[in-house]
Amino acid sequence: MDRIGVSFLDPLDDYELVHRIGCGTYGDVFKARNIRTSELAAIKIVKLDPGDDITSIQQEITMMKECKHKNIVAYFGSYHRNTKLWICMEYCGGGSLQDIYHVTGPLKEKQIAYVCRETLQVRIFLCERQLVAVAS
Ligand SMILES: Nc1ncnc2c1ncn2[C@@H]1O[C@H](COP(=O)(O)OP(=O)(O)OP(=O)(O)O)[C@@H](O)[C@H]1O
Repeated sequence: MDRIGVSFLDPLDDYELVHRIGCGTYGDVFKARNIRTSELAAIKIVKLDPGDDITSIQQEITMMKECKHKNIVAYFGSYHRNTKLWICMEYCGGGSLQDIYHVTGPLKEKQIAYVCRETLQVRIFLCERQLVAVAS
């Protein structure tokens, strides 16, 4: 964990948890607030047991750290404390496309075009990065 810049300090010195937002493959995600700056964050808390294979979670952290793009959730930092890994990132309060669909129904063609363009910008960014990695 040291290798990828994970802190061993207490995350609760930096963040207060607001409430649980959801859960994914690795654990629960909380809305949180940076105590010093008041900036909102989303924090994924992963329970680590001795002997767990942490390769894929390390890859997720490394990937987030490297991907700095306006359309990719920004990485704020990670903490490893008392068998839990806290991954802190930009909070996206607008909900998912599925959430929007449930509220407003199917997107209009112009809205779909917008989402496709923004998503493709990320795709191009990621492809370019891969090409740089291959060449160097
Ligand atoms: N940066 C974020 N801002 C706001 N909500 C988030 C953020 N990241 C995750 N969430 C919420 O937490 C839920 C779980 O996210 P998580 O990334 O753990 O899993 P997932 O992407 O849904 O699935 P998987 O773990 O299989 O990739 C999401 O469905 C979403 O509701």
